[in-house]
Amino acid sequence: MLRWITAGESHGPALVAVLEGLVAGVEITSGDVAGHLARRRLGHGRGARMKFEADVVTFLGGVRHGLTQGGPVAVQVANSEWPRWEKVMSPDPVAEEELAGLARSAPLTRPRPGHADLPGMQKYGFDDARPVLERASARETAARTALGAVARAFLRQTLGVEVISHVVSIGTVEAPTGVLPGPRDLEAIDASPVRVFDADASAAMVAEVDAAKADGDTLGGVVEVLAYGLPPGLGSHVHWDRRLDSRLAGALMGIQAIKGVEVGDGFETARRRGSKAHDEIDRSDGELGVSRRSNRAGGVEGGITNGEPLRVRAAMKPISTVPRALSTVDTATGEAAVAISQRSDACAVPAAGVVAEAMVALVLADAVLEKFGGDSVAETKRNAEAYLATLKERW
Ligand SMILES: Cc1cc2nc3c(=O)[nH]c(=O)nc-3n(C[C@H](O)[C@H](O)[C@H](O)COP(=O)(O)O)c2cc1C
Ligand SMILES: C=C(O[C@@H]1CC(C(=O)O)=C[C@@H](OP(=O)(O)O)[C@H]1O)C(=O)O
Repeated sequence: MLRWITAGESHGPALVAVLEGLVAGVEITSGDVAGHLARRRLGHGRGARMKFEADVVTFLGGVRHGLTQGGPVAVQVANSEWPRWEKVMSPDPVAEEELAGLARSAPLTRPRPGHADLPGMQKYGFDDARPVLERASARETAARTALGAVARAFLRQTLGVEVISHVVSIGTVEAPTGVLPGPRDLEAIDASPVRVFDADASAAMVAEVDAAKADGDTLGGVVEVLAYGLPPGLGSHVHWDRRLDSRLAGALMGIQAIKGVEVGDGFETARRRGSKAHDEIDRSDGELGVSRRSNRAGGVEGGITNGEPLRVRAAMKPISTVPRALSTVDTATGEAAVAISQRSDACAVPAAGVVAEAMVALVLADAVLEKFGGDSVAETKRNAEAYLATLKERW
């Protein structure tokens, strides 16, 4: 079983993340992780922070000379701005006089509709939204992206699996559907300011983000994650929490601001008749003797991968720190007020795609270990190859 956990605040010294249960022998360097963190920082519509954030990566455990050792992998992602926050976010007590003059030390009492501010203050008994937003912040997704980089290295090195993503829509602007991008297209997708393969759609989305920003507004959208090279048989139909679709949905929903998940054609499938909703099975001259005429299911049936590319989508709501601030109540006075409006992204949909890739990679790595086991890359690979050979013989 693969387990992962993160800790750290948005303006604390660093984020840390631990991945437990991974095999030995996965080739990974801090440079590989830094590459994925750099992808996450990009995207038209991101705020000022992403321009100076360096996301400095340090492995603190589990990796030696570029190889995992079988123990928990611990990784730190530093917060570049820490020196400016050292007092306000100090883990040790700081004298009140020292905090008094600092801009960021005043309690935040005008909770933003849509952010975690108010429910977090109510739940934990805070008079200040600061401790809530510090942990609710999607800064935390840098830590998950770091672990995702390790998970995708494991997937590639054991099974040749590649996980990619692209932006499907921003606001009401949609990318053309039809041909799905493949692993080789990822570089071109990453080169688009909104992580869209189609140049016209990319330009239209950039214009949409600019227009929302000019209006003091924010945007959400939809991202799609695709995983290529998965064998049939990951996940299981036998119990709700072993279903791969259930695990993917939970992992994607666990990303800040994700409000909907679709597997395959998802909600569109509900509008179709059965004759147009499923993927008919055919004889094939490929590696396995059977294949599908379509992939509406997105590569999962009965909570089990069926050998087709995995296709999942996540819908992100618009950023809740809206510059033309929304109405709220000042929790200190009980009076009507306008919500906090601080430095923020106008649109972070492209970044959410990179985070979604990481979550999918982690869930898939867990499912691969569950199916094939092993304590080293070589052993997992050998087990997977034996299973695939049996499948080929039988099918
Ligand atoms: C990559 C990414 C960047 C985000 N950036 C911001 C931001 O700059 N400002 C903001 O208010 N919310 C931002 N969010 C969303 C909030 O973190 C999120 O809405 C908040 O934690 C409340 O959680 P919920 O939307 O899931 O209910 C971002 C989300 C993601 C995935
Ligand atoms: C720091 C990141 O995103 C942050 C997510 C975020 C939020 O409320 O979720 C609010 C902003 O924080 P700040 O006010 O410090 O700029 C974003 O920049 C990041 O993605 O690394």
